[in-house]
Amino acid sequence: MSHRAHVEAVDRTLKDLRSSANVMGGITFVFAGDFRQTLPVVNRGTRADIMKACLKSSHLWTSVQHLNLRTNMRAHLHGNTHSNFPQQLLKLGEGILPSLNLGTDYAVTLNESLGQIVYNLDSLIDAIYPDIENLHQNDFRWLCCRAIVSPRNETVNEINNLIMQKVPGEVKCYKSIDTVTNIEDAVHYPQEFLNSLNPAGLPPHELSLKVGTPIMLLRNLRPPNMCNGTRLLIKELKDNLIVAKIITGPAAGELAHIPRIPMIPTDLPIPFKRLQFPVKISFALTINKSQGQTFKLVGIDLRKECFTHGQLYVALSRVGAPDHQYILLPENNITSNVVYREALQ
Ligand SMILES: Nc1ncnc2c1ncn2[C@@H]1O[C@H](COP(=O)(O)OP(=O)(O)OP(=O)(O)O)[C@@H](O)[C@H]1O
Repeated sequence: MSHRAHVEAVDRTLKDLRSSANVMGGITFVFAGDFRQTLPVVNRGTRADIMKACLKSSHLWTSVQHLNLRTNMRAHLHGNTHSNFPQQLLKLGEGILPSLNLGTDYAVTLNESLGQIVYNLDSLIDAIYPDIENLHQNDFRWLCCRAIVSPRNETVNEINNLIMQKVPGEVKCYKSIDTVTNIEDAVHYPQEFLNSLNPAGLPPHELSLKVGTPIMLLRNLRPPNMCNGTRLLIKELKDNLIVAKIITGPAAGELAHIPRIPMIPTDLPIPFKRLQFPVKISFALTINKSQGQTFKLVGIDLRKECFTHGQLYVALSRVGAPDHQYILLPENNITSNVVYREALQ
């Protein structure tokens, strides 16, 4: 979801361009969104910070007329024989799905009406990526319609590494060049220290890839075809270039060339620059990255629980039917469903 500052910037720009004091310069502006989904990300932000970044906290919100969409098209397109599924999802998103009284508002018990429950990671991987040893025999469409999602980057990396080991083929390792942005800091931060940093949203210092595996872009390279979040399938690994087939978005099926680029992390106190391919392996991705995507088969790893508003709702609503999603849960089937009620009022 967009930060309210972005929308306010568009408002000011349109007022300037049209020399008008009216909201959005007098133009009808259509927003599409669902406040049950994850809200803008605020690094190390509190609940109040997140709510402040939300469009609902903007002065523009009072000028917005609300129209409600009533059909879950993802479920509808699926033939939706499980008519209860869309209603269950809405209840979960609003935090009114019956939950056990465990002393917290957030505990919820998941059952087969929302997905097939599994209790170990191997079963989850086998359900989503069966016969992964023969991955190369599959068409790119086989890969683009499935994914494993999880709330945290560390779990996503663990799953990606596990699946990578099972895929046949030679590993090519690309090492990044890390430098401090201010040369005077060079004495304080040795090269090895910079290499050891692994901030979210940045590729690792040692990026290990194999031909035939799916990757995700971490930066906008050539919108609208190659954006942050676009998934691609590696075709060739050259020394200074990755050749890959785009598998999601408007240019699915096209070949793309990815160069190394300099990237500066925004949420670290140490200003440094990493020269690396802006990609990471994407058998698994975070729930936040999966928002907006539609899959035919999804695995949801909830060994580490959801920690912010809307994550569980987004994870469980990527497919159109519960028999197309597998949920990895602790044995009591209880997990956390964080809902900020103030975002829904
Ligand atoms: N009117 C429609 N007719 C046919 N298919 C539709 C229609 N609206 C949406 N879809 C399909 O439903 C799926 C979900 O649509 P879309 O991604 O636009 O929804 P969304 O609200 O952005 O989803 P989310 O925010 O949950 O990711 C897509 O596969 C899309 O092609």
